[in-house]
Amino acid sequence: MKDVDYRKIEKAVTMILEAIGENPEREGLIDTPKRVAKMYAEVFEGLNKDPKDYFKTVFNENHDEVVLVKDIPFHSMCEHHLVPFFGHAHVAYIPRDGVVAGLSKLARAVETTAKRPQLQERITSTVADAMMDMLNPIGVYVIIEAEHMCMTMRGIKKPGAKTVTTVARGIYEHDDVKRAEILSLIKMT
Ligand SMILES: Nc1nc2c(ncn2[C@@H]2O[C@H](COP(=O)(O)OP(=O)(O)OP(=O)(O)O)[C@@H](O)[C@H]2O)c(=O)[nH]1
Ligand SMILES: [Zn+2]
Repeated sequence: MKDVDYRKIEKAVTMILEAIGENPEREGLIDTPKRVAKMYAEVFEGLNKDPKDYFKTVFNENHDEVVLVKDIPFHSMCEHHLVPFFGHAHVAYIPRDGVVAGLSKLARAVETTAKRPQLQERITSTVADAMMDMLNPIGVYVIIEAEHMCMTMRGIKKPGAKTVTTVARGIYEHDDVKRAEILSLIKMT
């Protein structure tokens, strides 16, 4: 994967500042192109990573019921407007034959996948599919709730509106009871 071209971002940000009628030379803005380049390198660092890699190391533990990591906070950037969307992900799976992943890896997969120009639906399915491919579990259920700044600070302007996306794989695709179990576990404090 290509490294981030800091110089190109700096030039582009200078052009945007000029285009909106600002003076990129004034004191407050002089370092802004550099700062923005650094920020983009950070918020898009997931482009250089594959969430599947986090599931290369697995453990063997005799656990054949749900594992749920809930309330994982994340930030991403909507690919249509390049403004943030942010919220929480809940990632559940049922291991097959005792193949379990480190708990932090579920959160790492969300984090890495979010750090790209994204759609909420794609984060949800990418995390679910990475786990299906690498762990071959009985099922995976991923739920993401997020607020999109492109619906808050511009356009339709509906602050507080939440988007919820779910992706069910394996047993969760057709087992309403198992899905309901996850929903009730998420509600538990
Ligand atoms: N499905 C989906 N849509 C998103 C996501 N993030 C932003 N959007 C939407 O992307 C759409 C882009 O629509 P366009 O009509 O091309 O752009 P626009 O004129 O800026 O749209 P408005 O936001 O309605 O003003 C908007 O409806 C956004 O709400 C996302 O994660 N998933
Ligand atoms: Zn948007």
